[in-house]
Amino acid sequence: MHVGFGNHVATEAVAGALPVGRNSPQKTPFGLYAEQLSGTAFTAPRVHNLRSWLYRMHPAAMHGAFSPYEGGARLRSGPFIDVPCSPNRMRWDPAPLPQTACDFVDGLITYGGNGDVGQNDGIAIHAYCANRSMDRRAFFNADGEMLIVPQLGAIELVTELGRIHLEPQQIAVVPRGVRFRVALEAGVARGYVCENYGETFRLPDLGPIGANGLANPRDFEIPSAWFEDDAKDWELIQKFQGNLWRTTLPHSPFDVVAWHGNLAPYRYDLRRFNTINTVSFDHPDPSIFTVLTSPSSTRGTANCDFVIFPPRWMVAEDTFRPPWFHRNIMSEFMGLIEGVYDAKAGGFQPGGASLHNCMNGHGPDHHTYEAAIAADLQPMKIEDTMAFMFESRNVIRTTRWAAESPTMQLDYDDVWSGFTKPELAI
Ligand SMILES: O=C(O)Cc1cc(O)ccc1O
Ligand SMILES: [Fe+2]
Repeated sequence: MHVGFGNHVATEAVAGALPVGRNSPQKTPFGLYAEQLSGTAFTAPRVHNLRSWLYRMHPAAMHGAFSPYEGGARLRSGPFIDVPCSPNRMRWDPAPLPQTACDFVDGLITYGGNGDVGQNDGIAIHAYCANRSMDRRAFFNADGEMLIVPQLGAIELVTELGRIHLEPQQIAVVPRGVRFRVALEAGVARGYVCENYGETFRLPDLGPIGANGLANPRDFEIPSAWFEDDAKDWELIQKFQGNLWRTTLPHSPFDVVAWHGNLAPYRYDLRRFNTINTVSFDHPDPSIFTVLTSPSSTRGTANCDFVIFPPRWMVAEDTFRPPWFHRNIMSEFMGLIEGVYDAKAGGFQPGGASLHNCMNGHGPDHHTYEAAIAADLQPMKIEDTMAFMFESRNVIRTTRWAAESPTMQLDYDDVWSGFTKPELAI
């Protein structure tokens, strides 16, 4: 395990497997195949350039043609034009756990997204619901990186660059193109995925906060090289321009003996987030809770911000402490990993989701509002909770599944009903 967001790592599972002093010597150690994996254009500015060199037992190029893969029936990609885009606020009960055998790839269900896989812009938001490990099956996503947010059940991400144990309250990002499989560590696994077609996630600038705070770079963990040497048949599935394709390999794709570079999967434990908030008054904008951001071409306006609502002290004086009523040009998809979210007294459940799109009013539900304006404002700690938001500059357009799912709460608007008119003394 190595630490540090975006760090350049050098790691070998067998001593001496990494070439010294060059990337591609004429004769590599042990005759391993040297291969570059580029996550940005060769010519991207150095500060953004992402690439790793892999030393493996078979070149990744050694495979037959891909043919269409029939599974993944509920996986969708941008442009999202399945159904007319509704302005309505939406909320869903937890995504249904599978009734039949289903692994991570087949268990991806798309809520919606924006942008276009073909334009390297936008996001897709999925749930994953699985009850079995990917068995001699690996997956890679040519359309974007995948931010994985487990909600139920620990999993292991076995990737070309090493293995990552991942449990609820932790997140991982698997870069575009990296082959991986998901092994379940419990009988069932559920979580959320933000598939990012746009610029890769990075740490937000801190501005006046200073050099430290929010998600600290040191807390991002990168796996060490790990490989397996087997000669069994493996199915390799890729997502390419919105569709799944499959081929067969006569060996494990996890045969990278050593690698170095700065393009790698990484893990972050949300419990390490250094939460910054008001110690005076007013509820700050939730951007103060940004863990990772994928910038867009408009400065300061994210293709996607990944924001969390972790346990924290509430001390604001003379303040309506929960999230306020608001309308936002950005669109907000929320999920709940654990506990209760402070804007919603009920109905928003762990494993569930909500969507508040561009300019559509939302905020505290009626019960939360009444409780907050009556509260005795002692310092109090919000505990045992972890909600998150994928916030995007473009409208998050739902899929047909999301729009028609029985998990959709058809009475969601009612949480904002019954607010009485103040009597003005005039
Ligand atoms: O809508 C939401 O619940 C997310 C949110 C939280 C917050 O603290 C302020 C604004 C906001 O959009
Ligand atoms: Fe909001």
